[in-house]
Parts: sequence; C-alpha cells; structure tokens
Amino acid sequence: MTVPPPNFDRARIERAVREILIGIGEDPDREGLRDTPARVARAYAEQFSGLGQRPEDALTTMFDADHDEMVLVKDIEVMSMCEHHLLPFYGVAHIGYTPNEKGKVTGLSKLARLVDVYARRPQLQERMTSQIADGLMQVLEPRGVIVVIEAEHMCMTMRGVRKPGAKTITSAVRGDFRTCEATRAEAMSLILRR
Ligand SMILES: Nc1nc2c(ncn2[C@@H]2O[C@H](COP(=O)(O)OP(=O)(O)OP(=O)(O)O)[C@@H](O)[C@H]2O)c(=O)[nH]1
Ligand SMILES: [Zn+2]
Repeated sequence: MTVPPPNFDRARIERAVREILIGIGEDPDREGLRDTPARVARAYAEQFSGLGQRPEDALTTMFDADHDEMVLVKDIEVMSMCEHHLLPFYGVAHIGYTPNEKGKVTGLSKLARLVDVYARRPQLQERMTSQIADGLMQVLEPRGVIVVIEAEHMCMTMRGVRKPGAKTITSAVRGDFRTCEATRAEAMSLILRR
C-alpha cells in the first residue's frame, strides 16, 4: 500500500484539478469528469509518495556477503514526473556499487526501492541520478557507486519540441568509480552490454 507524503492535501488537489478542468473550458460536472479530481488526487498520492521517504526507508536489509567486488543491477524500470511540466519521464536505471572492506551488501530489490524513493517526486533526471548515488553512499557506505539512467521525457514527445525517441542519459559516479578509470570502464561495459 502506498503511503501519501506527509504534507499531502487531498482536498486541495481535488479543488485544483477541478479548477484546471474549468480553465481548459471543460465541464467538471459532466459524467466522465465528475470523479476525475478524486482520481488525480489518488494517483498523485502514489506518484509523489517518495517525498516523505529517505534512502534508509528503502535500504532496510543489509548482509555481510564477504564479497567486496562490484555488484551491478541493470535495467531497473524508472518512472518519474518532470518538475517543469508534471509530465512523465521513464526508462531504466543501472546501479552498481563496490561493497566496503566488511563486504556489506544490500538486498537487490532494495536498489529498485531506492530508485522509487527519488523517482516518486517532481524531478529532474540529473538530480534524481545524483540523489540515488548519494543515498546509496550514505546508507550502505560502499567504496563507490555508479548510477546511469536512460529516460524518455514525455514533455519532449507529446508537446513542445515533439521528438519521440530522444533518450537522455545521465550518470553519477562516487568513490572508486570516480577515482578509478578501470572500475568505471568495467561498469560501463557491463551496463552497455545488451
Ligand atoms: N535538464 C533537464 N531538463 C529537463 C528535464 N525535464 C524536462 N526538462 C527541460 O526543461 C526545460 C524547460 O524549459 P522552459 O523553456 O522553461 O519551458 P518550455 O517553454 O515548456 O520548454 P519546451 O519544452 O522547449 O517547450 C525544457 O527544455 C525541458 O526539455 C530534466 O530532467 N532535466
Ligand atoms: Zn518537462
């Protein structure tokens, strides 16, 4: 079950959506639109649920794996909302890290949960990429992190410049992925391998 963010004001969203419908020249009381403000509020409770969450809420399970070499999870689905147009952007995230000398690792699914902590907010792709990297560094204390996100922005597809298919690729490297070219190159070759 999704927990809405702490300052979530359902009634306010419903009023605002009703105003938008009037603003575009629609009749908010016609049958098809009557429940739309409530539906949008429910959808936003889910889409923006990351606002109340911290990285430690996602990275709840750690193990001593006695493994201090790279762990990489590829092609994690990511869906977020651009903060400029409140339209979706979506694609995949690739997250790699090098466990610290104690071999501390996290559950693989927790990396995907970490993506959602930052994706379920009004976002910029660059900021989301850095936040995921910093959140993982902070909680897991690994020797390094690499995050690469490939996404398509609906605000570039369905309106404005209208360029479907354009992909934005962002990366954030921390620790040994930043300082060691060979480590970064190994991760990138695994990420780019199809
Ligand atoms: N850097 C970055 N830009 C983004 C992201 N999402 C959307 N944008 C861009 O934000 C910019 C906002 O530009 P503005 O000129 O203020 O808004 P606009 O008139 O709607 O721009 P157009 O989309 O070019 O029509 C656009 O160029 C979008 O493509 C993102 O995650 N990162
Ligand atoms: Zn946008």
